Parts: sequence; C-alpha cells; structure tokens
Amino acid sequence: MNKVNIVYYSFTGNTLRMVKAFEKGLQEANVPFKSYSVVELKDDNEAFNCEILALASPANQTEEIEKNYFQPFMKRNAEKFKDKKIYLFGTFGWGGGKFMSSWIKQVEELGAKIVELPMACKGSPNSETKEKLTNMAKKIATM
Ligand SMILES: Cc1cc2nc3c(=O)[nH]c(=O)nc-3n(C[C@H](O)[C@H](O)[C@H](O)COP(=O)(O)O)c2cc1C
Repeated sequence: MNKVNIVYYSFTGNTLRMVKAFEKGLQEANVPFKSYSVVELKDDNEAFNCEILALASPANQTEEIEKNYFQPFMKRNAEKFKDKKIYLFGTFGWGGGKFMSSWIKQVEELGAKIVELPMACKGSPNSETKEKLTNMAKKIATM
C-alpha cells in the first residue's frame, strides 16, 4: 500500500472533477492520502511526504501547466523530484493535451519516475474518464 498525495490546481472545476475521481479510487483502495490545492499549499514538504505524488493541472497559456501557482511549485521544488514517484493528470481546452507532453518531459528531466501513463482530457471529464482515473488510483495505491 502506498501513501499517495495529490497537489492540484483548478479554476473552473474541470481538473477538480478529475481529482475527485482519483480520490474515490484511493478511498476504495483504503490507502492514506491527502489532497492539496497548490494555491493554498503552505508546506511543500508535507505534500512530498508520500510514496507517490499525483499532480493535476489544467493547460494554461501557450501549452504549459498553470502559470501563477503550479509553475512556481515545480520550480521551487525542483530538487525534490529526483527519484520521486509521480503521477500526472489534467485537463485542457483547445490544445489537444500538448501541455502534458511538456510536463512529462519536465518531470523526467528533474529525475522523477512517472509511475503510470498520464491522463489528460478535454474540458470536464466524462464518466468513462472518471472511471479510468478511479481505477488508475487504485492501481497506483497498490502497486
Ligand atoms: C487563461 C487560460 C489559458 C488557457 N490556456 C490553454 C492552453 O494553452 N491550451 C489548452 O488546451 N487549453 C487552455 N485553456 C483551457 C483550460 O485548460 C481548460 O478549460 C481546463 O479544463 C480548465 O481547467 P479547470 O476547470 O480545472 O480550471 C486555458 C484556459 C484559461 C482560462
């Protein structure tokens, strides 16, 4: 059983709906977890205090992760990603999920290990996507 923490950003709620589906899987797997909005996060070490850290962001200007909170989070914690097990997911509008490819690259260049195939969906996740995420969370929790 893995302790899985989640750090997320969501402005209009699409990414948060993905987070809720992911949390459902963790609850069903009966593993300890904590979710942190990156906007309210006070202690980065607390978020990193887990076996697997899930990160969730929408695409923001020019195919990046969210700019004002998530990009600074990545930057100030760069050294903490070395050998860290990470799972990535998020939502996008019009870019076809290009932001996710850059994020994967960034995380891998920092030395992290992406534990499962990331998930990105357009707009609000439908029930199929939510179910996939719930199952993914269960898999990650018990891997
Ligand atoms: C300021 C702003 C910038 C955005 N930039 C992009 C972008 O570069 N590529 C893209 O595919 N979607 C972009 N979007 C769309 C959001 O990624 C999409 O609506 C997402 O689902 C919002 O997630 P949230 O509801 O969790 O905030 C942008 C939206 C806003 C408001």
